[in-house]
Amino acid sequence: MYSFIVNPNSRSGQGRDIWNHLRSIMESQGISYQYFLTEYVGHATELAHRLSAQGTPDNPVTLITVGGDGTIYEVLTGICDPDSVIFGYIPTGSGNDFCRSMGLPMDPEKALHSILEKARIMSMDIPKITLGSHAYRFGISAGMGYDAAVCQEVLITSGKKFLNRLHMGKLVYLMIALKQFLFLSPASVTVKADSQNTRTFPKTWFAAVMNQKYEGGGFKFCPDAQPDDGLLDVIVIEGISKLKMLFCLPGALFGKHTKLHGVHIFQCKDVSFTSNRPLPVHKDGESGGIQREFSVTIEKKPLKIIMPVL
Ligand SMILES: Nc1ncnc2c1ncn2[C@@H]1O[C@H](COP(=O)(O)OP(=O)(O)OP(=O)(O)O)[C@@H](O)[C@H]1O
Repeated sequence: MYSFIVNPNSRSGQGRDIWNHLRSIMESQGISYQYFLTEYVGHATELAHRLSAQGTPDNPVTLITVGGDGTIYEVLTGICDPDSVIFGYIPTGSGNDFCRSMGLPMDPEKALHSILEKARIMSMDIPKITLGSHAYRFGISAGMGYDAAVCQEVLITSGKKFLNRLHMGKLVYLMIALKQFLFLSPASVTVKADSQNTRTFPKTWFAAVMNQKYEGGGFKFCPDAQPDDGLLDVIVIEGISKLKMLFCLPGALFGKHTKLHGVHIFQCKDVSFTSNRPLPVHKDGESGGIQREFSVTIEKKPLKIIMPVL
């Protein structure tokens, strides 16, 4: 039996129509499934908690997330024991960095067929971010500074819904990214990796911890990131002028920024960031508030995820 957690609000409400279409396919094939529509922020976490508690390592629950990257983050955070779950994902969001990085089908119908086929299972590291007294899991990335400021403004903008309807959702990101860029000022960020190597970057534009290659709707910030290597990939962009940043970012769409002056990329097993002033923080594109510090580790147990045929 498949258990689906569906965010009908994803892609500005188109998630509901996509889900209804997928349901009709499963009905026609006599597939046994149950589904739960999320009704509010944080609901996917509660549902994942309840459903995953019904699985065991010998008899895991097949838990399928239907939504955007933010719904993945909520579901991962709710899972009780990763050993008791087999995770599947059908994209109905607008960013789709998880699919892009993992090599999953972008088309929801193809993703459903791939899940029903269950051709291959792979293990994925689950990073965990600690913000104050709370911890959350994420699938793609968490960050502080410019990328988080863009995510936070996109979340509250009304234009996203309208442009998503016109299939121009990316334009919102671009417009907000340009606006935030104009008002951006750097901060001093101290990064401590593997609890020992500490370095302060006095003029940081942003810092991100990546489990995947892509974030921000297609920026290949950490081209060497592998979701199953037991390592976090960290990128810090600092000490360059705004003009250089402007050239750096388009290059990052193709992963061609890594050798530029001011771009620091390294791998570690745990990392913490402390800024000299509060900065916006995100986890998988969802707001982590305005914070001076956060840390990330990797959960001991990986997640089993359904993959398409090689
Ligand atoms: N019924 C609902 N009404 C309003 N918000 C919801 C509902 N269900 C879930 N959410 C919220 O939607 C957000 C996640 O959206 P999601 O990332 O899945 O889609 P998206 O924003 O369209 O895609 P992407 O992140 O890929 O751009 C989360 O903040 C989640 O809590």
